[in-house]
Amino acid sequence: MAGRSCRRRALGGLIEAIRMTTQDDQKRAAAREAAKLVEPGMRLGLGTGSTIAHFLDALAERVKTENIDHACVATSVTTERRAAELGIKVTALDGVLDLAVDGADEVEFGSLHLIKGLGGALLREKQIAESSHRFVVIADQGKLVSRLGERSKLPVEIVNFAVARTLARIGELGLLAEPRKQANGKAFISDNGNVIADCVLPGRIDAVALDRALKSIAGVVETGLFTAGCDCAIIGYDDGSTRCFEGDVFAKLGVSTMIATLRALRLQHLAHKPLLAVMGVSASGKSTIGAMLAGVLGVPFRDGDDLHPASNRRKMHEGKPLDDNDRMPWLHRIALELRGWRDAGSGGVIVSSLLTRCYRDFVRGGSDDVTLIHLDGDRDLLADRIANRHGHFMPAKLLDSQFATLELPGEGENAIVVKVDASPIEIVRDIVERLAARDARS
Ligand SMILES: Nc1ncnc2c1ncn2[C@@H]1O[C@H](COP(=O)(O)OP(=O)(O)O)[C@@H](O)[C@H]1O
Ligand SMILES: O=C(O)[C@H](O)[C@@H](O)[C@H](O)[C@H](O)COP(=O)(O)O
Repeated sequence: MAGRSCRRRALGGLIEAIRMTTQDDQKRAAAREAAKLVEPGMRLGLGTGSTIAHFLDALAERVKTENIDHACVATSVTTERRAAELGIKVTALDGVLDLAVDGADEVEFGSLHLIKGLGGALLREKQIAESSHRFVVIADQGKLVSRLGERSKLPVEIVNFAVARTLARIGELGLLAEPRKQANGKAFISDNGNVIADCVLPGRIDAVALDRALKSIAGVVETGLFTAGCDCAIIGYDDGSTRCFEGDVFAKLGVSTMIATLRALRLQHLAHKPLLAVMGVSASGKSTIGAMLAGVLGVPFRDGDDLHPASNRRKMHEGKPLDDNDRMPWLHRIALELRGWRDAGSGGVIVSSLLTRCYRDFVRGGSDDVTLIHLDGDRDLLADRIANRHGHFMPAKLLDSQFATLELPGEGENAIVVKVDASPIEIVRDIVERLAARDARS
């Protein structure tokens, strides 16, 4: 009898070992895919967990074989130590990062909302995700869920003071919260000296609302709900393949958190959904500010560059400059987009350099209901932003030629001009206030 149960146990262990290996392979495959996104000179954010351990190995291999110049910020003491052992340079978080890569405990299908924090590193992980232009999640297929809370508890970081009271307040939201313990029974304390409450979620949740409700409780430091989405989630599958799940445009442009901050400010409501064309030279912030405006006003967003016909894209890809004849079908598409929004009454934000009056007249298509938002920046400031922008090649000479082409919006152009030396949040606030003031006057 004993022999048989022993064999069964051994067999169970073997099956488990095979399963673990498979899951580990999935993590490794996703990690190796993410390591390909690293480019020389990038400032990187490094997550925490066993999937990230594979990413660190793959990154170290690239750093060693390709001598890649890099600077990394770690989300935990564990990651920092491991990175140092592997010869990866780790520094403190200061300014923006180009790319952050992290694991997750759950990835919600469709929204790419995440639950994170089973390793206790959620606070720094969120800070680093928020500070990065691109946030890429890597995970095995077991992490993909149709609703958050399906498999995992929600970790919430709370201060190590009046813990019972904070847990009771969390309980009032319908969550069953328990302080995390280590294997030896002692309280688990995070790298930041806080307690982690693991919470059972009550069925389907509104992740954004729950995150906000939890953070309204004094004593809650941060939650493991990551609702800003991500640039993409790379998922490793049991057949050895990986698949990439792309995030929405706001996550891809890294503006979701700023939109959430602006929404929390409850800016003035506009009487009408506006039609906005955000214009300016390269790196003046058109994509960033345009997407934030669309997000905060709840109107559709379109990057004019995505509307180029295939023939133009081919030409640009070959490094040939577009002439005015090439540009006409493209401007026509922008005009069509604006007309569609006008007819639907949906409002909308389009971003395009629109440097000349003639181009702007074309896209308005004879209507006077398009408001131009001209992002006005000094050459040196923009040259500096271009130099710091990864993945965009734009020689300073081209910036000078754009300034030479630029015709400032003039008479009858219905333009709002904003200087771009403030933060994106301040700029968007200013624009919305000016739109609201104009609405009130009309
Ligand atoms: N107000 C701002 N302050 C600081 N950085 C900004 C601001 N607006 C944009 N950026 C950054 O400058 C770079 C260029 O912005 P982007 O929106 O891509 O410009 P454009 O679409 O006009 O080329 C990006 O790295 C972006 O994050
Ligand atoms: O420390 C944390 O809080 C964790 O990093 C967590 O957010 C992590 O991303 C997952 O636990 C994934 O872990 P695995 O990669 O080990 O599955």
